[in-house]
Parts: sequence; C-alpha cells; structure tokens
Amino acid sequence: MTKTALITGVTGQDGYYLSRFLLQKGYRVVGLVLPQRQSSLAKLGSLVNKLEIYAVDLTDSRVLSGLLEQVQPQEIYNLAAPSFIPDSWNNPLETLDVIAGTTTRFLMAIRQAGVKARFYQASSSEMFGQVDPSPQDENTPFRPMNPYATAKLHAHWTMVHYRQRYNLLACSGILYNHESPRRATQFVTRKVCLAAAAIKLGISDRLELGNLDAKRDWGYAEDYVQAMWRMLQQDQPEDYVIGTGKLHSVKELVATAFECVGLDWTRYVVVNPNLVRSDEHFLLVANTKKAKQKLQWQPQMSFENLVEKMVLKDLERLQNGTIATSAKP
Ligand SMILES: Nc1nc2c(ncn2[C@@H]2O[C@H](COP(=O)(O)OP(=O)(O)O[C@H]3O[C@H](CO)[C@@H](O)[C@H](O)[C@@H]3O)[C@@H](O)[C@H]2O)c(=O)[nH]1
Repeated sequence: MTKTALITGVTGQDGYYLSRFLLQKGYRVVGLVLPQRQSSLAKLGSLVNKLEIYAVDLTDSRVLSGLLEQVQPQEIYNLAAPSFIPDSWNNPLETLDVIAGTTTRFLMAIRQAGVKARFYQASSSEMFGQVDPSPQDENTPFRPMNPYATAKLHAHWTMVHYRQRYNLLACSGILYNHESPRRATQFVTRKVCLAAAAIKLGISDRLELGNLDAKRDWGYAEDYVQAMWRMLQQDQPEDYVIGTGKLHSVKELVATAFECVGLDWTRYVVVNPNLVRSDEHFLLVANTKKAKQKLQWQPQMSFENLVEKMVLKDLERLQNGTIATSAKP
C-alpha cells in the first residue's frame, strides 16, 4: 500500500530533501505552503511536479483537521518554522505563534480528524541553550536562551504532552545545525561558501562575519532527513538527538571554504561587531549514541566534504548566472 506523508515547510531545505527521499521510497508526498508564500514553490525546481501541494492557512486548526481528513496521511512531518535565530528577537510573538501555535494546532487537528498519523516535530539543539555539560543527549535539561529556542521548546513539550495524554505516535528530532547547498544565505555556512566562491570569481572582495571563534556541530541536511524518517518507523515514539558529535569553529569553516578555491581567507574576512551574538557562551554538540543504537543512524558526510560541496555548487551557480550576488549578513 502506498503511504502518504504530509510535510509542512516543504519549500525549505529540509522539506526538499525529505520530499525527495520519501518519493524515492514510493510515498505519496503532500506538501503544505502558506497561501502568501506560493512563490517559494519555485525553490523546489522539478520536484514540485511530483508533489501534491496545498496552499493552507496554518492558523486555523479546523482547516487543518479538514485537510487531514481529506489527505489521510500516515506520517506528518512538521518542519515549518522561521529558523534564523537573530530574527526571533525582532518578532518574538510571531515566532512563538508560528512555531508553537502551528504545532499545537496540528496536534489538535490530528485528534479532531481522528486520523492515525505518526507525527514528527522538528525540534532544535537551541532548546538546550545555556548547557553544561557538553555533549548533550536526550536527558540534558533545557535552558533556552532566545525567543526562537523558547518557542521550539514550547512546541516540543506540547508534542510530549499529546504523546503522553492521548497516546499519539509523536516524536521529536532534536537536530543540530544541518546544512547543504540549499541552505539560505543568511546562515553562516552558506554565507561563507557563497562568499568564497564570489571572491574567487572576482564578484566580491570582502566577507563580514560575527564571532569567528563560535563553534557549532554542523552536519549534512540530506543525512538528517533520513533520521526523521527512521524515527517515525519505530514502534515506540521517542525523541532523538541528531548531530555529528563534532565541533568546528567559524574560523575553521572559513579556512576550509577558502582553501577549496585556493585563497587565503585572512585577506578577505573582517569581523563586524554588529554580527557578534552577545548571548552565545555555550557549546552545542550532540551525543548521538541513542540514534546510533535505536535508529541505526549515523551521519555520512564529513564537515570538509560538506563545505566543499557547498562551495562548488555556489561556484557553479555564480558561473551559470542562477544567482548574481554575494551573501549578505
Ligand atoms: N548567521 C551568521 N552566523 C555567524 C556569523 N558570524 C558568526 N556566526 C556564528 O555562526 C554560528 C551559526 O549561526 P547560523 O548559521 O546563523 O545558525 P544557528 O544560529 O546556529 O541556528 C541554526 O541551527 C539551529 C540548530 O539546528 C537551528 O535550530 C536554527 O534554526 C538554525 O538552523 C553561530 O554561532 C553564529 O554566532 C555571521 O556573519 N552570520
């Protein structure tokens, strides 16, 4: 029997890779997009023709339950969220509503529609926040440090409550930073890789960054969407930490990207104090023992190969004119 998966945030980086992965597995894939964001469907390229797309207002749980009754999904992947953390300080209420409100409305809608769907919630390592110790695992307490992380934690706990109270097959993937050539340009990996490519081609001559000593656990988005799917194939719904377990600094990221194009990064990179985040004094790095044991999942792509893949793709895009400018802070 063909399984149906419903994905919110289908036009984002993870939505793209997850849709592609599920289509390869023979799923019928239904993607949701906000009515005012339908132009973002272009980001899916030719994949869009293989999906069933609905333009849906996610602020009304009755609309959602009607949709669930119509679509009858076996799996729901709730990926939709604003994801650039500095923005959440400018729009804390909107961030809370879009992340926590949408998740709650979906959980309510599953019950209202009476569908037997498994539910994946996109949680974030940012929920750990001011952590001690590192690395973090599924038992590490949460101390979120920004509105985005607080909203994600609200959504996470609501999902846990629905699982416990109503026996929903719901689980949460607590994902660390995951990147790809499809990452938006405001995130540091893509910003750096695009700038390295642009400088190599003479389109740009400078890259402004924040804290070069900041460290992150960076993995490859295509690896991570497979972990999402594996979580929903388990008999027992549980939460999983997903990352690489390896920390790299922004400086290492820059050096690796510029080395790919044969340039000395110190000639081009300047620190802009306005881009330094004052509230980042913690090391977020994953302990993925549980995912390895229970999901038989582990990341396949190395940091170096990921950076090279991203730089090469941006060189190609700049050369064939599919993007014209360098990254903006
Ligand atoms: N964006 C950006 N980050 C910079 C810069 N300079 C240094 N950084 C540092 O680079 C690190 C990564 O920043 P981002 O790429 O913006 O990602 P993030 O804030 O860690 O958040 C991402 O990962 C989370 C965990 O998975 C996600 O929850 C979140 O949505 C997002 O995808 C942070 O420590 C940030 O301070 C810069 O110029 N721009």
